[in-house]
Amino acid sequence: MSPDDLKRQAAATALEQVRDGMKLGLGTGSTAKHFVELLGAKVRAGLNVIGVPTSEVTRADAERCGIPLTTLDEVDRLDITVDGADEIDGALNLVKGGGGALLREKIVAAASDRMIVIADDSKLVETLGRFPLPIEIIPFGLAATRHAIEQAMASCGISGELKLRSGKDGHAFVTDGGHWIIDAHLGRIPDATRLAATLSFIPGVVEHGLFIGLASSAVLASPQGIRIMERSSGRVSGESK
Ligand SMILES: O=C(CO)[C@H](O)[C@H](O)COP(=O)(O)O
Repeated sequence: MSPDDLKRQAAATALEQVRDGMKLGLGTGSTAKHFVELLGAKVRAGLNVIGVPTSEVTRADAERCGIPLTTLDEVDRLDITVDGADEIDGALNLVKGGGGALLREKIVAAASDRMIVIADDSKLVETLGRFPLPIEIIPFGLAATRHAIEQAMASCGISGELKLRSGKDGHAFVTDGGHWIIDAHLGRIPDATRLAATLSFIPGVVEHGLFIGLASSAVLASPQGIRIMERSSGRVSGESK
């Protein structure tokens, strides 16, 4: 079974949670794209839902699939957001933003009653940080913001190379919000909650890819089957399907 088959299986399992009339956050990335496609098929078969896309790429995909869309200007709460992740730890904390959509993804997830993460099980890690942590910044004051990020990391006892993300044209990658991304190559983030709070204090940082306490469950697909991790009363438990 290919990694893409596993992503689609995870997406199909999350789709089982969708009910008629729901307002849905639509994630970004190759796994979330499977969810959008499968949801689109259900919509064309008569399912009545409305979606809020987390990126312009997902907006285009959802429109192509015939999913009715709205915005968080028009609705203030969503029932479920389904999105992928770059890393997931045992406490359901995440690293996201590999696709550059972390800001809208976090706003949409935070406005949702539930966030279901879908992934192949290679995304499950013991400690976050092997995947470079995306940090969305304002272009103004790049050197000063970079320095502040280094200081923030040092205060959490970690260090690593900070690389400004490039786009396909070789220039700085520009997010849907008009910002840049610094990828922090840390290797290991022993205290993700502390780093998340520390980064949030930096004026030039718009958002970072640490999603702490936002995911309600994760659907992880492997060749052995589907594993579901669920947060309930602050504790995370696992179950195989
Ligand atoms: O955070 C994201 C985009 O900003 C994606 O969810 C993350 O990068 C995972 O993508 P994929 O499903 O392609 O592995």
